[in-house]
Amino acid sequence: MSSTVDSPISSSKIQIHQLDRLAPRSAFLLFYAGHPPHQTMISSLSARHIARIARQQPLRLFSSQDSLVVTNVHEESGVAVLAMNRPPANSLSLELNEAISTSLKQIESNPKIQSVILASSNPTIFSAGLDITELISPSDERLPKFWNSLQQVYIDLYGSRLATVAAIQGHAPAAGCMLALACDYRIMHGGHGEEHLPTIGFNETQLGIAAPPWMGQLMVRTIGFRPAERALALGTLFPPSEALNAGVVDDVITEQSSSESNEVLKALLPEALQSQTSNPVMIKAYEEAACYAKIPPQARVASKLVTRSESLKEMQMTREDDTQHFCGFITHEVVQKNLMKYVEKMKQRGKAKKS
Ligand SMILES: CCCCC/C=C\C/C=C\CC/C=C/CC(=O)SCCNC(=O)CCNC(=O)[C@H](O)C(C)(C)COP(=O)(O)OP(=O)(O)OC[C@H]1O[C@@H](n2cnc3c(N)ncnc32)[C@H](O)[C@@H]1OP(=O)(O)O
Repeated sequence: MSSTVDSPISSSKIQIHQLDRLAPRSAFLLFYAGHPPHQTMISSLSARHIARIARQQPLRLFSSQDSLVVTNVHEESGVAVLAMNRPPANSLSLELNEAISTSLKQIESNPKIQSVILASSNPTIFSAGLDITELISPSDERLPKFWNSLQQVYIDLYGSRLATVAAIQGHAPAAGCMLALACDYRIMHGGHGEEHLPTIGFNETQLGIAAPPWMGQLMVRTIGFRPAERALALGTLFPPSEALNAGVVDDVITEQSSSESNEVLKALLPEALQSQTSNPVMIKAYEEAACYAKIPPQARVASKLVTRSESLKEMQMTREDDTQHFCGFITHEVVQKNLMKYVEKMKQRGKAKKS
């Protein structure tokens, strides 16, 4: 069971001592604002070391091109970026889940930051959902740990004290869609012509599995009972305009635009995302995030509590059962066969694309 903070929405700032418990051996590169104008870089620190240093001086920025996530903060606007960076598809492994949770906590620990943009360093895939290879012939030890790490990402994102904006540049199926739905605002790219439309939704039933109750309920809360019931049963993946009509996303953007936000984005985006500074989705995501950052935080967080605290409590109460159901379901012989067939198809498609 993860020992990270259960429902961070209730605390306006994570306590530094909690960093000790986040990732016992995190290999984040820590950039430290202690010696301006140059930042000191300390690599491969344990979380305990990070916490010790952080007690002495405020944590400013941490990032690594090799990390599973890349992050950056722009204190002037109160906006941060957390981008998934696990090629080829940002599929969610145990380690990526843990990296998302840890980085989110670290961003939350900076009191100058009020909003975070959840993004992807892959311009055509936001996240392909769970790493399906985690589900095939899993070990008894890793599978519950893996599921716990996904539950924790949901809790951390859905209950974050930060305003969370999803910059959905590309595909977001299944748990990729969950990440977006757990944010406060979603902006999706309209795609590059009819041939290359990204899609978003819970497609689990098409894989012969069902979205777990807390994931399914997230869709119900987002688009309403009847549309969600149908989308969940059919495993609907919505292209951008349909996602907008159904309310799965809040905005769809296609047009290239130049804006005064470009300059801020150059400062805000980590190196791996510098090619996205004039990307219309990123520009809009920054503008939306900056808008949220101007709202008095206590009032904003209190209003989030109104809509989210009940489902977060429910999640806490049912978490163990959910893990047991998941492990029992996934290790079932028939489900294993279906998953293997699905992965085989995925690989064949990949090969066909490459040849
Ligand atoms: C009452 C009791 C109830 C109890 C219920 C309890 C629990 C419920 C049980 C289970 C719930 C399980 C929940 C699951 C949620 C999930 O997230 S399942 C994962 C679903 N994801 C998918 O189906 C996506 C599959 N991928 C795609 O469709 C496409 O890859 C894409 C994302 C649309 C991108 O397409 P594109 O053409 O651009 O790229 P490629 O297809 O060529 O992919 C590139 C590369 O990436 C590999 N890959 C893609 N997706 C995944 C993945 N999900 N996992 C692992 N690897 C992935 C792909 O194989 C390619 O690899 P390469 O060929 O080696 O380059």
